[in-house]
Amino acid sequence: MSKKYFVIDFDSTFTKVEALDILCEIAYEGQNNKDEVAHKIKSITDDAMEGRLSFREALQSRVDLLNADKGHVNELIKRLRNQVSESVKRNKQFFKDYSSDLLIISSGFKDFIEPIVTEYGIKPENVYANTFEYDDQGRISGFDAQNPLSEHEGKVKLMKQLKLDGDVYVIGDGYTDFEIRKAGLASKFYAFTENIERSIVTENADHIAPNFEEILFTHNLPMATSYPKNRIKVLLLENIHADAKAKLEKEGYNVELLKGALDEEELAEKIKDVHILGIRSKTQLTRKVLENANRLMLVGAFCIGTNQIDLEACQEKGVAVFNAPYSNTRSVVELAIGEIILLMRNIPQRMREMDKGQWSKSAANAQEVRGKNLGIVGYGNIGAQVSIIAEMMGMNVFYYDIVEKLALGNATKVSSLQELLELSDIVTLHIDGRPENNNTFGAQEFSWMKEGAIFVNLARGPVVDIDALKEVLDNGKLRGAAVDVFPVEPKNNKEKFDSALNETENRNLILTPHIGGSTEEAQVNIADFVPSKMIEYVNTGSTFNSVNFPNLQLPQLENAHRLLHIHKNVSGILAKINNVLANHNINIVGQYLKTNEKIGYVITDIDKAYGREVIEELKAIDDTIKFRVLY
Ligand SMILES: NC(=O)c1ccc[n+]([C@@H]2O[C@H](COP(=O)([O-])OP(=O)(O)OC[C@H]3O[C@@H](n4cnc5c(N)ncnc54)[C@H](O)[C@@H]3O)[C@@H](O)[C@H]2O)c1
Ligand SMILES: O=C(O)[C@H](O)COP(=O)(O)O
Repeated sequence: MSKKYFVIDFDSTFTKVEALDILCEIAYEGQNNKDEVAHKIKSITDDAMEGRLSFREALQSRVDLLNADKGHVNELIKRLRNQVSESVKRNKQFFKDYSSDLLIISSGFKDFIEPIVTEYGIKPENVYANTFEYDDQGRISGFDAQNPLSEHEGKVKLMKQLKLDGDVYVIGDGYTDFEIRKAGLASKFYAFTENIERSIVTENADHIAPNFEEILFTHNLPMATSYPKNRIKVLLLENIHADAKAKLEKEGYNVELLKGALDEEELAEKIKDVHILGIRSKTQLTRKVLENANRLMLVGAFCIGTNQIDLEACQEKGVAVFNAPYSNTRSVVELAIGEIILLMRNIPQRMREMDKGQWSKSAANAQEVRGKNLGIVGYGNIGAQVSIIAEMMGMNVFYYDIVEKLALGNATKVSSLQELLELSDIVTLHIDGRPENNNTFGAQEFSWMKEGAIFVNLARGPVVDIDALKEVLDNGKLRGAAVDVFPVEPKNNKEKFDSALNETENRNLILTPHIGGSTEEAQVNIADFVPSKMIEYVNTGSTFNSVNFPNLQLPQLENAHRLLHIHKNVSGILAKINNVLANHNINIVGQYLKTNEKIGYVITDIDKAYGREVIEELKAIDDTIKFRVLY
């Protein structure tokens, strides 16, 4: 096998910055024309990097403008130490172990490059760069003009002189790096985009590398993380707040954000190469879709409800599901309270009349909420908050829940739905969307309600029989209603909304397009919360608060490799895992196991030394669903 050489650029590749820009900042510190000179230097650098200006001209102009001395260069070295690219820092061990295969070839200056790169194990004799010339006072007066790197196409000239015997891979952010490949002196050019992305460079690249792991991964070389994060593909649907995309991109993932939901067929196609899926309430994540989701690790519901997800099929596939159980609850509560007040005053009807120019000033049938009986069905996170606020407004609060829930404030628990409905002036629904809750409210339940009562549903559409609701609104049994959720909802804002409720004669009706949780605050909160759970699961395997996985909160991984084993909940798996490890004399430094009815989740932290065959044996254990290694 021929030897591999990696030729690495320095400015904006090994380090995050262009060193001469920083040198200028240092040399002009405190001077009025600092920004002007910095701007000039930066645009000269860009012109050279993008091939618009010959390198010699660019170098000469920048050195002339710099007006720097040795002291400034020393300060630059100090600052550059903190500006090494993140993925270079992470992979320091690789740079040390493979130092004889690595060359730094830069059109910058050895004076500051060598002290930085040698700290990462690069050999001084493998650093090729220009050198400054100084005058008697230590001021930079020029550069060594004999060095090919000071010339136009200098990197190509140098590479010709070096005559490297092996496969050469060039890694850089600039056009001058690509020139080596263009001249036929390298097998591949990697456009390194961790710090800057220049289209002229990426367009010409054989491979775009957002970090060093991407390069090491393609060469099957050891790297700092178990998988290049840029290869983790995230699909966010349903107009999830842009903060979520930003947060996941900051982590290094490759994120696609779509405005609407996708139907089953579209999603089944799209999901094939997706590792992480983010949805809201509209997307139906069915068993059929999951059949194609062979790379899927986790799903984030950027909302509370998870009834749109086949949680069992996810478990069977080893896909962890997370949601945002609290982030939008306050928004729903505020809307419920607001709607109750509006309906008690017949405001929806009055607004419709005003739109038509009709003035109906009257107190008839308009009431305060104070002193009225509020019946809350489902006393969970939302129901309980409604209870507190309603009580603060002077309402008498009653609630019914299928599980034992502590009454907050002076709220009264009642023991049946019928009892609750018979005594409430206003009924508000806050139950979850589990399948057994479909049609919880039908003709019978409406018949139990008081004459002239008000009904609010901000929970889930299928929970209410819409035709039965229309009937009691039309016949005047109910005085008004607010409905935010529907059994069938449009997939996006372009699709038409169609519901029997549009036909009701009762105009004291508020219909809203499932916006109970749609406030800026809620969406920003969710866009922070769910990506955090996603990142935590990817980085540590932690499933704390997952809605379908055994909940394990795991410590950060330090100096160990973590084996994450998801399996069907059958007996003996832990023993089998430990047998494999014992047979290979692998020391376990920590182990965690949790199961639920269907699956088991074993996390094993081990010493680093182990062979590929260990992984294969662990994967081959019967009833394994998914297995991954984390480091
Ligand atoms: N409209 C919106 O935009 C919007 C926003 C957020 C949440 N929601 C929906 O609101 C509902 C409540 O959310 P949450 O965060 O309070 O959920 P939660 O899980 O905290 O509370 C639900 C409560 O309902 C109870 N419950 C379930 N079935 C019941 C039944 N048949 N009868 C009586 N009680 C029953 C549960 O025991 C639980 O206490 C969910 O359906 C959620 O999807 C809608
Ligand atoms: O489950 C929820 O949180 C609500 O139904 C909100 O859903 P949405 O994110 O689709 O608005």
